[in-house]
Amino acid sequence: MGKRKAFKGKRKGGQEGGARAPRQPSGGGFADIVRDNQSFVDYYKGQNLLSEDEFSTFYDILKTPLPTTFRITGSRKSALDLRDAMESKYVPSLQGLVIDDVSIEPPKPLSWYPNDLGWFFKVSRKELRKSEEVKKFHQFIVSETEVGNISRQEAVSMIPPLLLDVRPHQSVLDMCAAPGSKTGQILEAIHANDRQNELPTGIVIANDADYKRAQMLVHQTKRLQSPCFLVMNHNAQHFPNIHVKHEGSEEMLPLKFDRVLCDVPCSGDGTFRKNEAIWKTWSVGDGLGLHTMQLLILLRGIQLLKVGGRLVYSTCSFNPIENEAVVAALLQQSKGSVRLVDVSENLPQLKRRQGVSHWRVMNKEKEWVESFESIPERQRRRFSPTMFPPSDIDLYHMERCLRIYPHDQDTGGFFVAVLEKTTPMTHTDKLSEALKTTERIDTAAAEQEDEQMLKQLSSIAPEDVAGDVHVRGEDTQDTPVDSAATPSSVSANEIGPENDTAEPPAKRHSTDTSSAVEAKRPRKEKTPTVAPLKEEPFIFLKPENSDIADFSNFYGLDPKFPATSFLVRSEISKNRTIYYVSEAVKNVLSAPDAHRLRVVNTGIKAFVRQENVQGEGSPWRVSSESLSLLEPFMSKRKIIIDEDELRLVVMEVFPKIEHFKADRQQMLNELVPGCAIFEFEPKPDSKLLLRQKLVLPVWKARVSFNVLINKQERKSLAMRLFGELPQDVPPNLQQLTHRLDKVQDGE
Ligand SMILES: C[S@@+](CC[C@H](N)C(=O)[O-])C[C@H]1O[C@@H](n2cnc3c(N)ncnc32)[C@H](O)[C@@H]1O
Repeated sequence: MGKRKAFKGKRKGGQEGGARAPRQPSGGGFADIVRDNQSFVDYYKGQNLLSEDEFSTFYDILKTPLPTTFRITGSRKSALDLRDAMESKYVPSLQGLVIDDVSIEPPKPLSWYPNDLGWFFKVSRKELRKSEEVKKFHQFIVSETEVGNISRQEAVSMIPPLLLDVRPHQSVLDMCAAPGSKTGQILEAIHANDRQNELPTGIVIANDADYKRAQMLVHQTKRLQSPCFLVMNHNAQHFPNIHVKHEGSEEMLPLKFDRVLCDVPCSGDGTFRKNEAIWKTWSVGDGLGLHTMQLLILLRGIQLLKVGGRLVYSTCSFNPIENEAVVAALLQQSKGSVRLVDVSENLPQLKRRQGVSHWRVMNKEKEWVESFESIPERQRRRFSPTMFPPSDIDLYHMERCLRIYPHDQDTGGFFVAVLEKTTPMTHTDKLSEALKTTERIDTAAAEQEDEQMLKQLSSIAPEDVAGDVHVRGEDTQDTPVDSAATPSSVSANEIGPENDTAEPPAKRHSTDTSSAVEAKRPRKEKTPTVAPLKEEPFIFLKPENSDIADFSNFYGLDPKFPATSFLVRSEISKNRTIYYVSEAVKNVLSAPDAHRLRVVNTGIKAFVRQENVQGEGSPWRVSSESLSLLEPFMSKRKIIIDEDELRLVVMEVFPKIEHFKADRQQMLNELVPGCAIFEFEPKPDSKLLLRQKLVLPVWKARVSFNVLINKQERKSLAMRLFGELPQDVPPNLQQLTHRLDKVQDGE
């Protein structure tokens, strides 16, 4: 697992539920930079989004640092266990704490986040150093963050996935997903009702145009261990059609999604409190330069949405050009097939303002432009008519959009629109609908017509506003978009779904470049290509494969478990690691157009081969990544242990068999050396903060065991269950715990 970002305390600046008088921060990690930008003030005052008085409250709070917020992540049961540990152990220890005459507010759940899984904590570094209790809590948060049970995430960034309303077993596309905190929430929703002996059927595709950032998605979601997850690397506005079989038909039709998230690249002026650099760089050109790309991404998202499906469009910008203008243009294009959903009853504790129906466009010379028609012909290429409020805007219920202002509940700024496709809008929608009747439509022609729709839109895009566009790369960690990180292979410029014919672009526009990063530095035309990704291939094993037979026999794997979904990633180091993917992911990887897909990662490690396993043992170690999924289907090599033995296994290094209960010793001695599974079921009266069955992979040697979880996970488990740190692995044995083939009782 990749190392996660450390949890750091931030300085004070208000509290959830209402803004305090802002203070100019000094030190404490909030660098001294000039927090003022006259262009920003002129632009937003001129937009009349807030009254004069309110504007100064809004502007003042933007100058203060953001409180720390985090989310308890992971499977539903383990997240609730961790929440309970926090509420019963740590929060009480921080009650009534006073440091240097200032009372410290204990961490508390965000009032609007369901099941108290979103949290808010305000403590400065100085306070952290001065209090043992705060330090202890901090250590707990750090270790849980390292193993991925806690994820630092800005409060406002948690909103879009909640309003996306993902249900288990749905198909979801997250179009601009990296670094992936929202993807994490989506995956949790997909697995919310997972039951033993049932394989999950949903699918989540997380996509990002930046290859390196797409890889961040793999780390961010690793903890969730989902076989339903694919990471892809495409320009969202060109996201390819994937042809799969649809229910009730043998025809291969483009995959459509129940849910689509378009958390688009934006100017990020809602993140002033966190990304201080924006104070210096913000300019009116930012929103203008991004508008068309945002609209193209949204339109492609709507094309890929099922009829009856839901799409959430979001930005962390206050700018109507990036927000309402994009949504209104889409609604106009949709000719009544798409509507804004009224979510005013959802998340009732969340303070939000309505979207606006009136806004203005300012040019780079800081003059207000009344209408597209009023722009002299020679300057029009800098603008798009879609930047202006359409004449029929009152039809669209723009008030249903959500504007989140920082001074309402001490957060960053955000914009969210929830859209629903109510009737077929695109030609490919009509294809799917035709399946329900005897009508037949030409698939290729329908797809071309959808492409045409995107091309038409891009042809009205402005040409040269993007020269100095500043793009918000992401909104959950502090790493800026690294322009050098965009691989040259991410270079598809053609408008419409990607294809492998090098078709010339309809027209070269600086704003519809292949990624936001490129929007910063528009380049001359280049040949559009969809370069293949240098990733290892995905090779499905045949069900009769001898390795599958070996581990199936060793662990007593239920024949109902789909042996067709095991795959390997390399033909050279063949079958060193065997992965597992869900049926829905397998359908995507087996699609006729799979060769065009830039799949960065998919599948969970199921079995890993250990060398030098002798005798009757199997070389196949079950991976902790897939253990909770596979275990219910296994009938052999499972040993139930009690609470004392769990303590022994978690706290000690290489616990000896002779230290287990007498009746267990015989069972353990009879077990053929190799991988096995310890199971612990908490009793109803157990004092342990554990609701669910715990399954641990172990390696059985001659006279002892070794738990096959990494150091951080062992530490987090020990702290959570027993409130103590586990025994350290002695330096001379550290290597051994990683080299199972050499482990002989730690000798
Ligand atoms: C606002 S961030 C997404 C944050 C993410 N949803 C999360 O919650 O962690 C926007 C992302 O869009 C990516 N991006 C920029 N241009 C893109 C494009 N044309 N298609 C797809 N992704 C793009 C950027 O690399 C960046 O990671």
